[in-house]
Parts: sequence; C-alpha cells; structure tokens
Amino acid sequence: MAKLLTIQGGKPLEGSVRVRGAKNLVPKAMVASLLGSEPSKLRNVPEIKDVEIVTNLLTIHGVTVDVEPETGDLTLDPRQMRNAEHSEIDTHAGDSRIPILFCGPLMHKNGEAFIPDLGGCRIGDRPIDYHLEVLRTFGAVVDKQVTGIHITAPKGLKGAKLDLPYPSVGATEQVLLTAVMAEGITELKNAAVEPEIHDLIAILQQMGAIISVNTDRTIRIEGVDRLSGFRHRAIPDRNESASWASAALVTRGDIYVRGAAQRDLTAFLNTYRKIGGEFEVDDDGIRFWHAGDPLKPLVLETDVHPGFMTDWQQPMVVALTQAHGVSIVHETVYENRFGFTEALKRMGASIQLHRECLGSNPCRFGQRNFLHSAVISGPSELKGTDIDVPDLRGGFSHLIAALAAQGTSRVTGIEIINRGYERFIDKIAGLGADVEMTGR
Ligand SMILES: CC(=O)N[C@H]1[C@@H](OP(=O)(O)OP(=O)(O)OC[C@H]2O[C@@H](n3ccc(=O)[nH]c3=O)[C@H](O)[C@@H]2O)O[C@H](CO)[C@@H](O)[C@@H]1O
Ligand SMILES: C=C(OP(=O)(O)O)C(=O)O
Repeated sequence: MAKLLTIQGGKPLEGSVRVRGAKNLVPKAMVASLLGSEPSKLRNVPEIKDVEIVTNLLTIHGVTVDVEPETGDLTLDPRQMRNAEHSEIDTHAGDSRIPILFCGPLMHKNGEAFIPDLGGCRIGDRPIDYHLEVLRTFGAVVDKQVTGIHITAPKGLKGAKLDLPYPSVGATEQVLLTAVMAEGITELKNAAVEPEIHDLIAILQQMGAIISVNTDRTIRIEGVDRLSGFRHRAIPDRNESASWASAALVTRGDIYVRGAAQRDLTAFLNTYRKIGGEFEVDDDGIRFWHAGDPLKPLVLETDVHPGFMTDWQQPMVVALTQAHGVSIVHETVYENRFGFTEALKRMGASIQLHRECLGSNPCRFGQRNFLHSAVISGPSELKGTDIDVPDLRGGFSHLIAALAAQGTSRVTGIEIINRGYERFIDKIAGLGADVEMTGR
C-alpha cells in the first residue's frame, strides 16, 4: 500500500524545528569533492533524498562516502574514483537535477562523463541548453544519446569567456566546477550569485581554486592543475527556513527555526514583515509567529538573488490566501510554478491565474502562453481535501494548507517532500500537528 498521510487540520503549529545544510548546496559540494586529490569533509548535512541520490551516484563512480546521520558529518574520498557503467548510472535517471553537474569533474578526472536524464521539480521545461553551451565553449564534445548524454574533451578543457542569457544557478555551478581545473582563465558574465553559489565558491577556494566575484555578476576563475580536499560546514537551508516561517503564518502558529540564518533571508524577511508576520532573530536561529492581527495582502515578484526566491513563492501563496484583500504574485523564474494552486482552490482558496506579467520585472514568459501570474483574494476558510503532492515546494505548501484547514486531508506522494525536507513528518508532529502515516 502506498504511503498515505492523514492530517486533521485546524491546530496552530507551535514549537521548535532544526534546519540543517541547504538542499541546494550540499549535493553540489558533494560533487565538488570529485575534483580533489584528497578526501573532503562536509558538515551539517541533512538526511534528505537528494543527498542519498548523490551519495549513490558518487559511490558508483568509486568515491567512498561515509555519513554520520546524527551529526551530519560526511566524508568523501575520491582517491579510488573510476568510470561507472552506463547501466548503473541509468538507474538514477529522473531522480534529480544534480547529475548534470558531474560533467566538468568527471571530464577532468576520468576524461569522459555519462549523464542520465535529469529529474527535479516539474515547474517548467527546465532545459539544459546553457549547460551544454558553456561545456562546448570549454572544448567539450557532447553526444546526445537515447538515455542521456555522453560528454568528452578530446582536446582538453580550456578557460573561456562566457555570458549567460539568464543568471542560471545550475549553469553558473557548471562553469565553476569545470573552470577551476580548466587550462587558463574563465570569465563568466551574468552569473547567478545566490548564497549557495558563494558557499560553493568558498568550498572550491578551500580546495585550492582561484575565483573572484565582482559586484556586476561577473565571476573570474583562474584554472589550476590540482585541487585538494575541503572541510566545510554547509550553509543552512534558507528555503526550508522560509517554509517553516510561512507555516507559522498559515496555521496562526509560532515556530522557532533553529539554524535559520537572517543573512540569506533578507528579501523573505522584508516580505514577512509586510504581510504582518513577526520574527525575532537570535544567535542560533529565528522565531517566526502570527501576531494575531489580520494579515495584509501583498504584491510580490519572484526573482534571482537578491530578490524574492522562487522556492519561497509556493508556501507564501498559502499564507496570502489568509491575508485580508487582494494579493498579486508574478513568478519570473519558472514558467509553470502555479500548478499547485489547483489543490488550494479545491480547499476553498480564491486564486486566479493569468498569462500576463502582473508586475514590473522584465520576465521571459510574458509574451508566451504561461499562467505565471496569480491573483489571490483572501481571507479564505480552507477545508481538508485529498491531495497528491505535485512537487517539492508545492507539496510542502499543500501540507501547511491542510494543517490550517478545517477537517481531514489525505495526502499521497509525500516521498517527493523528502527530497528537500528532513524528517518533516516528525517535525510537524513535534509542532503539535494531528497527523498519521499509513502504508509503506
Ligand atoms: C538543486 C537546485 O539548486 N535547485 C535550485 C536551482 O535550480 P536550477 O539550477 O535548475 O535553476 P536555474 O537557475 O538554472 O533556472 C532558472 C531559469 O533558467 C532556465 N534555464 C536554466 C538552465 C538552462 O540551461 N536553460 C534555461 O533556460 C530555467 O528553465 C529557469 O527558467 O535554482 C533555482 C532558482 O533559484 C531554484 O528554484 C532551485 O531550487
Ligand atoms: C525547484 C527545486 O528544486 P530542484 O531544482 O531540485 O527541482 C526546489 O528546491 O524548490
């Protein structure tokens, strides 16, 4: 029988949760360890599915990965690295987006890479054209095959002048992980500058890389012949922190998020204050709570860093269903990130989706046929329903809507949420939620 989570809603979430290393950094740091001639140690690693997937991928490439789940200490030893069989790699097709980042390290170390079809949240087309274009500019030869891509560098990888059409996080990481050991200098314009990118740069610098970041989104990398290992504590997961903050608002609760870092949440905290949420920062985390006054509607646009992160959008939309008035959310990073609102509407929320750009940020989706703006009228009384989780953040958003709703919700597909939220059922139960898991 498939796993089923039954939620009796209507109780405020109250108490404390711990957030560990960022889902959007930890797997990339693990990939970086491939570049080292010595073992690396990563601390603050959460027990999430994406870490398990990358552990398996590294293991089949001969890397020894030792994990202490309780302390979150991970040791990665690449000294026996080897090429993996395509059939072994194929078993990870569709699991996550991380395999595409193996290209540079595997080409540097093994002379070739085979990358399976990617997974990740279905929130848009998510092409990899920028990745392939930058790899080709470094000198790679890309052979698209039926089950993935085979990539080689017969003449070696050489530093290049690159300019991304959009500041893609993944493509920036692709450049970093390839350029650090490419011959000569790489200059990347229009790079992503998310906190997770800076953390990856810190890791690569520890390994011996030479990387500078300018204020104009330009990153300059001087290739080196050899990298050693790193010892690093992963930055906390700002997206999980923001998710719990929204959960406190939606359920009229009070949640202390141990490990949350204010530095990486500036845009989120500004929005949280505008909607009427309260927060208090201390040395160990941030307390988030609903102050009791009616929540205020907002006009919000997602953007690349330092803007309002797209991964915060979905839980925040649930909070906006409880605000008094009309809110507008313009999603400018992914063309199709409002699919999760269908279940919210079934729960009683009033949300209309629009193809037009309802905002002032230049957006790539305006002249195309994508429902990427939402108008939310609140407050709505939410009622429990049956839900099948569509994607990671959409799934968490459905959970918090169900926790706030009157009545019972039955949620399937919750495994998807494990990709980025560590022990989330224990956490919501610890915050006082009335939940029951059945099935396996
Ligand atoms: C594992 C991970 O870290 N995932 C995060 C990462 O995803 P990811 O790195 O996949 O996201 P990108 O920043 O690359 O994507 C941003 C936009 O660029 C487009 N694009 C990207 C690459 C490409 O080759 N061609 C192209 O058109 C995408 O379709 C999307 O519209 O950054 C996103 C934006 O902050 C976050 O939402 C994800 O949580
Ligand atoms: C979109 C996300 O992740 P991924 O890129 O791994 O699909 C996310 O974390 O919200």
